[in-house]
Amino acid sequence: MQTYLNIDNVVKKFGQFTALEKISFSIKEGEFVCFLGPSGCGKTTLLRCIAGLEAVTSGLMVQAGTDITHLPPEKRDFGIVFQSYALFPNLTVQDNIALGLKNQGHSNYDCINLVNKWLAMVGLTDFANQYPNQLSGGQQQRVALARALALSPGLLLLDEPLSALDAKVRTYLREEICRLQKKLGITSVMVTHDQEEALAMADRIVVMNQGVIEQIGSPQEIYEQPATRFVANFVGTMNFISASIINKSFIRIGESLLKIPENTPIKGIKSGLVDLAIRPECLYFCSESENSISVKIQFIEFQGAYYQVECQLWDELSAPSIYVNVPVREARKLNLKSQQTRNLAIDTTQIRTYSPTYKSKPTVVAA
Ligand SMILES: Nc1ncnc2c1ncn2[C@@H]1O[C@H](COP(=O)(O)OP(=O)(O)OP(=O)(O)O)[C@@H](O)[C@H]1O
Repeated sequence: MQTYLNIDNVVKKFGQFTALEKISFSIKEGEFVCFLGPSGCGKTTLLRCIAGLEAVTSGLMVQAGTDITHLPPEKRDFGIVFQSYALFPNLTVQDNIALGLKNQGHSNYDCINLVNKWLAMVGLTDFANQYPNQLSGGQQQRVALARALALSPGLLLLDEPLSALDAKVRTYLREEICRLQKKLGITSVMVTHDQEEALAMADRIVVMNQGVIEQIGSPQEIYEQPATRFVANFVGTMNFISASIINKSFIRIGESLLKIPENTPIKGIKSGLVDLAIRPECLYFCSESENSISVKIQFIEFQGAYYQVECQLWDELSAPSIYVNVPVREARKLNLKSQQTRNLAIDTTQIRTYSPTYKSKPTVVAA
């Protein structure tokens, strides 16, 4: 696949404040890329720079071989969908979609055909004559999507398009957007602060923090091989457990000595104190004899498909909590109870290590 959009050393300053610091990456034709990060990390600013709604301070942006860095928005080739739908309230659904087509110079006949085609694409044929305030939020966003796509842009920009919708509609619409995006093969960029959304929708995720890129990768790479401690903490739930590496074969957690197999991803650290990062689904309650650590169960929370069990190291009750996800069927067999002392095995092939620079509570994400 060819590169469609190239962002090279883009800097954006607002006065003395640097919102984007030397951002560089490229997007391939037909790719769906999500900008993911906490509030204020610069993801919307980056999207607005691509759209020409913000002027970059320095750097270069090339779209389909054309230098767009200093082009005004109307000279750029993109369609955009905003969180707030931004439909014209005084125009019907079909007129909202037709407006841009008329401005592009399409005949009335073409406009009617294109409007009908796009209404069918987003499943709103029966709503052509309704006004935006007669539609649900999800339906309004589908109109906004149809309006953006009807102009046949080379690039689709989505600025938190699902944030204003309730959970069920959000899940439905994210599948709709992915289906349409793949069907049309349109290169797309979506801004979101919702890591679940990014993991579910993106071909690649650009994780941002304080104006810089922390990691770019597929959802699996981001989740399974977080490049930095920030990514490990921000995406999904992650436990950070203090440990000391004794040698290539053993680590100590509290009073327990754990054998680690060869090729464990404990990279570059030969000995000393580390924080082991391990996902809640990579910890298992087991019998005492196994290679395990002893923990005390603090809370058990039902999450639908699994129980989230909050534990603490038995010999270090002041240490940060360790969260374990136990599938419901497994939990029934284990008969887990609060205040029990139990043994936890760690899938040592799934651990990563970070230097113990600070102690952080894992980010717990509701199911
Ligand atoms: N027009 C502006 N003038 C001054 N500062 C701005 C302006 N627009 C954005 N900023 C600042 O730039 C930083 C990045 O903002 P941006 O809106 O890109 O963040 P974000 O990651 O999209 O967050 P959110 O999800 O909250 O929108 C923030 O600190 C913000 O206050």
